[in-house]
Amino acid sequence: MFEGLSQRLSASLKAMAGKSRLTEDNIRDTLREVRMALLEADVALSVVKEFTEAVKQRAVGAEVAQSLTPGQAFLKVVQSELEATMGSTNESLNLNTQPPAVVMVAGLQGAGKTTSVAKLARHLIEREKKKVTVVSADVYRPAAIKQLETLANEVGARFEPSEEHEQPVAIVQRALAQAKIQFSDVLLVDTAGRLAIDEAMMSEIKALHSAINPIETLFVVDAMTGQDAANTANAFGAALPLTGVILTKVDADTRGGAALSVRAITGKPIKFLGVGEKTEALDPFHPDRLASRILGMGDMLSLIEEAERTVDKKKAQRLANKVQKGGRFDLEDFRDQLHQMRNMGGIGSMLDKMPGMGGMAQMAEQKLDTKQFDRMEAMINSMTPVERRKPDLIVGSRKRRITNGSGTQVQDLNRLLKQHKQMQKMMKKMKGGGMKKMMRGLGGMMPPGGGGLPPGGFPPKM
Ligand SMILES: Nc1nc2c(ncn2[C@@H]2O[C@H](COP(=O)(O)OP(=O)(O)OP(=O)(O)O)[C@@H](O)[C@H]2O)c(=O)[nH]1
Repeated sequence: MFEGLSQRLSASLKAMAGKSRLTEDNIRDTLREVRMALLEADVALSVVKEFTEAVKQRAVGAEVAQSLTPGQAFLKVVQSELEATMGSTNESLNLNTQPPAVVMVAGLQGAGKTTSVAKLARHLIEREKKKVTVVSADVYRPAAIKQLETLANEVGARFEPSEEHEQPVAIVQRALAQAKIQFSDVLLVDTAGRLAIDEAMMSEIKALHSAINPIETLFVVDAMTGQDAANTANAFGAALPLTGVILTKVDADTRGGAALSVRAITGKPIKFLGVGEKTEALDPFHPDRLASRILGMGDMLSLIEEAERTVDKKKAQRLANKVQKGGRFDLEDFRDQLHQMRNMGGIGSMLDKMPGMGGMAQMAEQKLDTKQFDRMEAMINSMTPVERRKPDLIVGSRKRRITNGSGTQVQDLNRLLKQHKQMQKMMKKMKGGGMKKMMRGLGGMMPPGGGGLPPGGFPPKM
């Protein structure tokens, strides 16, 4: 995420690190670099100008606290201005109304509306324990209705059916009435997209808006469109009272121009980031954390929150205690670790949030065939509980037929067992207090061994 911008900015700020004082001259040189980095990242010119002016004003003559070097002081100013440009605080969904709270999404074709509705539903169901109904008013593309139905089933939301011959306004009114009868807390409304903003689309969406009076009207926009994202949001905002923005495909955006331009140009807060195609890939937008990430300082808070949300603490504690007492790290434990890592979004997503590791994330994703984790889990599943606890009992043929997302195949257990042995050895070596602290602190989300790749790489090639 935003590696291009992050690398350029970090490089320009490094030049400041060795300076003994913040002077107009050295600030001007660094700011020129920062300005170039932002323009290259496709941040809107007006935003770049405002940003660099604000940094300059604050940095020139800034009192440098004794605990900071001038470079650090300057970085602090840049960080806080980046935060301010993106909106300073996290703005969550406002559902503060008589249920069902209606949330409508709008946007251009292919922006990611349907996927975002499913992601939002999952977010509300899993994290906020809400009862959610979803409906599609996209009568022009029947496949979109089907797509929403499939996703609704996947995330456990109630799906309100709609037909292509119906009027969009009639659909949403019926959905609202049904959501009330079913005691849904939230009704999420997916709308039709168009290739470009046109009259017909705007008047339909305005009619929908007044028919159901949503408490949240979210504009869904593709981050890859850079500063254009802010311009389209502005155009929609002129016709509809938008309450916020969902920026999608941020996982594929190396530049960051949209994230940095939307708030400043539209005045609307970005509320969520879409960070992948799957329904769990939705992050609440925290300007402070993103600023820290853009500056290569990681986002440990999100990582810890993610761990707290997804990691089974009891299991992690049990494993920590077991290892501490010199117990064997068996294949059941190994499977739990694989599982937890997957829940955390995989190694790439974890590295991306660690200070200084952002650049490694993509490389790790490319180098590691993440499907190997699935294969390893399927291989462990193919064993009996006794074999999982005492793999030495597996004698004779070690070839197993396994079935996972990629179909059925025969796999040899040897590589996996060898890898497991290496991990066991490492756990034994690390059974001191450090290990226990790490397992507790990180909730056991890392591969045993503190996240360092074990000899031979992790996961092994299967
Ligand atoms: N990588 C990535 N892909 C995404 C994200 N959000 C959506 N997509 C993909 O973008 C494509 C379009 O998403 P949809 O949800 O169908 O878009 P839509 O806005 O509903 O499209 P229309 O109904 O045609 O207007 C799909 O292939 C999604 O998987 C995201 O955050 N990251």
